[in-house]
Amino acid sequence: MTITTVSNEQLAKEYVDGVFEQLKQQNCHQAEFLQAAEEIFISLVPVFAQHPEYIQANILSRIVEPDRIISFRVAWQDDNNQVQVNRGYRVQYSNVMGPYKGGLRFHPSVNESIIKFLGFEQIFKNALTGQPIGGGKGGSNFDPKGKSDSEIMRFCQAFMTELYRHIGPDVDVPAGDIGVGAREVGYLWGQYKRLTKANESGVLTGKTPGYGGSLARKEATGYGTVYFVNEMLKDANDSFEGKTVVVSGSGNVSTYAIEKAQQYGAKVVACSDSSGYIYDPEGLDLAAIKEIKEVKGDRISTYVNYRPNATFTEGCTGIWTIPCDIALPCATQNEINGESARTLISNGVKAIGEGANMPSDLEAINEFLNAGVLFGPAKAANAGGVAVSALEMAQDSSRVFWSFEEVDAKLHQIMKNIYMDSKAAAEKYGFPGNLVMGANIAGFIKVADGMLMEGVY
Ligand SMILES: NC(=O)c1ccc[n+]([C@@H]2O[C@H](COP(=O)([O-])OP(=O)(O)OC[C@H]3O[C@@H](n4cnc5c(N)ncnc54)[C@H](O)[C@@H]3O)[C@@H](O)[C@H]2O)c1
Repeated sequence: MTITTVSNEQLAKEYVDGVFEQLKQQNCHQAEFLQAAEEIFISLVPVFAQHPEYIQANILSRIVEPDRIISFRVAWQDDNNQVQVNRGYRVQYSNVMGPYKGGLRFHPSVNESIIKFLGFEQIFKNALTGQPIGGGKGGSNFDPKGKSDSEIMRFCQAFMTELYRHIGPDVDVPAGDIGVGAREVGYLWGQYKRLTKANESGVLTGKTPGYGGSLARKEATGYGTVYFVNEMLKDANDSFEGKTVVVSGSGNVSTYAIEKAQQYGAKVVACSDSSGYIYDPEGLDLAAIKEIKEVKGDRISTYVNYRPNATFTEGCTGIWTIPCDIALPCATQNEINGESARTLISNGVKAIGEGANMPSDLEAINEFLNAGVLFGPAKAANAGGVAVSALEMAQDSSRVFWSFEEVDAKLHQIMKNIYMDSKAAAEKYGFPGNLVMGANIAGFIKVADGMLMEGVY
């Protein structure tokens, strides 16, 4: 008689594979959600091998299924008195660590798959910050591009007219994301107050400072990404000083990643928007970019009017062919594929910091890790935005207002802690230097232990 012993690793792999198979069957049309789930699942096998109690409690099947998905009609009138209809979403994923927390995205590509991928990642990102916030995400397929200010206001009011009944400062706290900045948050907040009569400023974050908002929230994600990359570089006895940097996008995250990288002595030579990218070999003029994007709301191509030596090239992926030491993808999901990753590597890139959510696909991540490039995954590297949102909630609930320096110092410390926690988890589970594994594991364990404590539901 032969007795076969199944190792803990095998059992863990079978468990994770089984849950993923079921997930694929139930969500076969949700490519982005499955991609995000697969990246996290793979890194959790060593955790389940060491923690059979998580398998026993079927934590993975439970955590990957949102607490609830709310989807609703948003009808609004455009400037020509035509009635338009969009679809709104709020995915309340997990409130184990605190109220559901995550941004709202207004973009024509928004669908349930995109919101679920973002919401699922948000659970672990938020846990990594060490702040009391759970995971959620929302948005609409509304396209703000080309809309008047009045149309934006009417859309935001219509959106909140349904959303308000599902949120609250201790229940679910939305914020901005692509297409949703301080202006949109202001309109949403005004409508929430009209509907509820309550001045619950902690119900939304990303508000204007002085009106319930926090200083340094606007800068937080971009600055945080650079703080995180700086920790990776410091550990490798290196720094931003004198480095050539490429940043994709030219929105909220990109602008402040460029600002902090420049403050750290780097030369940032390129950035982009959805029409193409600019290359300025002498280093970007950030004041010009802020005027184009924050004041005029214009295309990045107009940058060449400010700087005659700069060039504009149509298309988004070409930006990764520009040789650089550090690349900060800060625009959108899947903007770096395997081919772009190989080009960056052959041009000598030393470090990647993901300011956007899931900007590198799985093939690209593996290329970077195999080539020994320092890789700061989104969940960890862009957690600064939501961390300062949690600080905004803290200020709102205690009716205090901290200085820019106070908030920035707390943000900096949080980013250092996330780096240390991710690094330590990667080492503990046998993957030293792999911050993808480390961030996923460190975030997951915090939530999984909370789930064990709360019992089955
Ligand atoms: N705002 C935050 O605090 C925050 C926090 C964490 C993560 N993120 C993530 O960062 C990314 C950017 O968010 P944001 O808040 O800066 O949004 P934003 O709307 O302010 O800016 C997005 C920018 O990306 C550009 N863009 C869109 N598609 C592009 C493409 N294919 N190629 C190049 N540029 C493209 C847009 O033109 C715009 O300049 C998103 O993935 C978002 O989920 C944002």
